[in-house]
Amino acid sequence: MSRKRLSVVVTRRLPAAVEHRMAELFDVTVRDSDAPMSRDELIAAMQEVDVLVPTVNDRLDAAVFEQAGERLKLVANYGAGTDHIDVNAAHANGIMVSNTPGVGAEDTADMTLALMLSVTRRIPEGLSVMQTGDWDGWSPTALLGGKIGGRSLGILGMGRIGQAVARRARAFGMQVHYHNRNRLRPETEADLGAKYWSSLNQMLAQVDILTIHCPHTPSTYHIMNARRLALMKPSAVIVNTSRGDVIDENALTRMLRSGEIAGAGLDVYEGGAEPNPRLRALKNVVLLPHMASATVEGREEMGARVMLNISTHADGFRPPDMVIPSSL
Ligand SMILES: NC(=O)c1ccc[n+]([C@@H]2O[C@H](COP(=O)([O-])OP(=O)(O)OC[C@H]3O[C@@H](n4cnc5c(N)ncnc54)[C@H](O)[C@@H]3O)[C@@H](O)[C@H]2O)c1
Ligand SMILES: O=C(O)[C@H](O)CO
Repeated sequence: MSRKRLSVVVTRRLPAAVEHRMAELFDVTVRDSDAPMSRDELIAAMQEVDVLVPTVNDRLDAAVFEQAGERLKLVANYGAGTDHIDVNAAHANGIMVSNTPGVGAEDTADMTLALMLSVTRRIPEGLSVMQTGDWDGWSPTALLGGKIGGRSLGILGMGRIGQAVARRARAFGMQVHYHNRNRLRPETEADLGAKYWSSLNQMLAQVDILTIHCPHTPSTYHIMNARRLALMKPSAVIVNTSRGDVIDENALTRMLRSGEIAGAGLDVYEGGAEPNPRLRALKNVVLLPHMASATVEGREEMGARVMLNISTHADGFRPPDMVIPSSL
């Protein structure tokens, strides 16, 4: 029996290899733009199709789902994080949501270490000196950073990415601490050489570097608020490659300016938007444009997972990466 050919709308351009394969499998329309859809375009796209493939830039809230057409049964997100999608509202309207968990974990962990090293070893300042031609040759006192070997790393959110970061941190000789909603199995903890803290506040006071890998949910919104930031050592560095909303960005900016926090390496910003302009002006921060999982291989693999989720749905089964609504 031949499988029903589903109609699929992709909200913006994907890597060519992914678009090509999608066109072989589905009746696909890829919006011919690399800018996110407007709200009206999004609602219009959701009227006529079986499957929508959005990205982190598309805000799919309850009002949008209420206007979706009868045919729409799957939102197959191109990405791991789903905080831009009201999964409960999708479910209430009979629409499943899937994502691409784990695909970008190793790449995101690599970039997390890159941010850690960039801040502690002052790589952007070194780059800048070379670009401006201001280098006067090797000096015993120039551009001295801090070691990461021997330092303690706190991981907030010890899932796929947190664990990939822990493995790398151990190889760099760091002591790994973590706080997670659930404690890991003892054998996993032993493999990672990671010390569990049931109290996030207590862990924060101990660590030299904090890296955040929990998702953005109602319970993690501003989990690093001013009060928690103040528990950290003034010499501490914060790295965030999860979602910007887990940190109170204004409080962080203020404390980076006052020296209450020594430095930050950020890939993501509050509301998924541009960083606070005062953050850009600081020397002790390294800011990246949400590129922690941006590898050619990773993006193609994300596409393959999206297609697997859609194909499994087309065959009448639940997509393997279905996101379970918290309302269930
Ligand atoms: N910057 C990027 O390009 C990029 C790439 C991939 C993922 N991400 C982000 O990283 C996030 C994490 O990805 P992952 O694959 O590791 O997810 P995951 O689900 O494997 O791990 C998340 C962990 O956070 C824990 N957690 C949830 N709520 C918590 C809380 N309140 N307190 C403590 N721990 C809590 C969970 O128990 C889980 O262990 C994604 O949700 C996404 O937003 C960003
Ligand atoms: O969550 C992810 O996979 C990336 O941040 C892109 O959405």
